[in-house]
Amino acid sequence: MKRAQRRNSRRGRTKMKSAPSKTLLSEGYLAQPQRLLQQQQLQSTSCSSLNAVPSCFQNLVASESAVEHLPPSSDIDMDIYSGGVDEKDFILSQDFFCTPDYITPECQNTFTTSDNNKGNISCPNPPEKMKTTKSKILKQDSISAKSPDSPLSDQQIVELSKDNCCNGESRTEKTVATGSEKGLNYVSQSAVSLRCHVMPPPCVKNPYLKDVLDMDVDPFCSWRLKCSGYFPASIGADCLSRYRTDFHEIEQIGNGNFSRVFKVLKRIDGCLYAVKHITRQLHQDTERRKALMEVQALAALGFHENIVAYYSSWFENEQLYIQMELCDCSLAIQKSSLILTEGEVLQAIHQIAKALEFVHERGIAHLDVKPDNIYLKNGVYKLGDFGCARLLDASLPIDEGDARYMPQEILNETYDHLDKVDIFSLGVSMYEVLRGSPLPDSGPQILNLREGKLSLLPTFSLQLQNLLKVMVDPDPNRRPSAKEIVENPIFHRVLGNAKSNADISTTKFQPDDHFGKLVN
Ligand SMILES: Nc1ncnc2c1ncn2[C@@H]1O[C@H](COP(=O)(O)OP(=O)(O)OP(=O)(O)O)[C@@H](O)[C@H]1O
Ligand SMILES: [Mg+2]
Repeated sequence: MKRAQRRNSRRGRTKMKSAPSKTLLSEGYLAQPQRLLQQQQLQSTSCSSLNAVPSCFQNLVASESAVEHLPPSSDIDMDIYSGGVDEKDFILSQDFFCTPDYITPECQNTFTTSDNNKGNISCPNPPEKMKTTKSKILKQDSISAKSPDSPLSDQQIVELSKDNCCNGESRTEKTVATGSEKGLNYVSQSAVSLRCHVMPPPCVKNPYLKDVLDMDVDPFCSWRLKCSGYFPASIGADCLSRYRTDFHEIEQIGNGNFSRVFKVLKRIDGCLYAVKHITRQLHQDTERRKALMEVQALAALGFHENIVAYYSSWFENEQLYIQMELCDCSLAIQKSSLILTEGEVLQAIHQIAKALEFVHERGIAHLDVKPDNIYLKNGVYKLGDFGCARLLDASLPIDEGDARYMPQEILNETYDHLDKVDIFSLGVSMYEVLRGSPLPDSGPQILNLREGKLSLLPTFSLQLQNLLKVMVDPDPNRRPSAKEIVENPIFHRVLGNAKSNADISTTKFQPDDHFGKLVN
């Protein structure tokens, strides 16, 4: 019933547009169901399986005492097929009355002979005109929806629907053109366009989920071919902006290379969120797929306290929107005046290491850890911006993040230890936060960092600096894993462990050029 109501309202909008449709409402629209109902009533005396005529159908016909002022049925059909009535309106009328149609496979058998056969009762042959109408409907069904008897495979259905949706014009032209076949292969333009609105795009496999890893996932090549046209390029081009409809924009809170991030109020739940608007035009499916990898990674990961939560995403005017948890600020040195104490930096390392442990356990590497992508919300540190996240096995094309935070092996395109890339980046990030001034884009400081050399920061404990030093070791094998970092006793201090405090007080510092070494 809901489906019928939806269709009716959609149809209602269509009908209001043109004057000729009014005539149709009293003639074409009503004549056909009336005759179908009469036919049903006739058949119901001998054919039990046809007793269940859709009630909406009956109500509509009964409520419109259309019988008296209807022209003879032959005239109506003549009108319809002679072109006196717009073909598109005729097709739409099928939908209006819940008759079997091209988008409603589950209803399509209401009047089919297969239903008759089910009951093993021979029904009277329908009148000639009915047959014509029915064969037209059935042909449309066979073109666009899979009936239980359909010889088409699921694959064929998808292919066919793709063709109809994406190359609707040419296909429609072809099928309509062949005069004698008109009744057989006919699919009107409006039917195709309506179908495009009704049919949701096919589901996409998420490459970050383990259960699809054994499949041949190749999002930049074969997928593009298989799924060409899957993602509507411009939902929202009809002026209905989901962003504007669902959210009230409060202010811009950030921007990236190809993105702007807004603080928004979601109208329906009254909560604040961050919406990232990727401003790069995503004309091609390949580009859309690549942009989608960020949300696929977030969705595959699921919730973790130390990861910026992901809520939803959508395309609008060829651009991607991502609705996320709103954070207070990022740790970007240039952007904030935030000065962290050693205890806070330890908290940040511990919490982001927990996020990385969670991410790595799920076979994913972030590959763009940097202060800009570490957020603070109510005293909790959160890892965000998964735009570069890839599978640990490097089976997805790598897009390395900010070069200042990248270890040498990534620049050499060696991708054997992608989890350790994140550890290096976290080490450099926290070193930058501790020293309180932004790292240069290049130069000797950056080269030293890639060689694992950190200049001493006298005001901070050697334990912390030693931890950072080992995290940026040029040999990825010697860097600790995220799990090892989380379990490091140094964090007992910030977690309130007295024993660890005692350990710290007994440590001694032995200076060298770049970094102190702890000796007992
Ligand atoms: N969830 C959020 N809450 C608060 N601010 C955010 C949030 N997400 C992003 N921002 C702000 O927007 C900025 C840009 O966001 P983000 O890093 O996701 O974009 P980007 O295009 O990937 O940028 P880049 O390529 O420079 O990393 C961030 O630096 C931050 O200031
Ligand atoms: Mg970012």
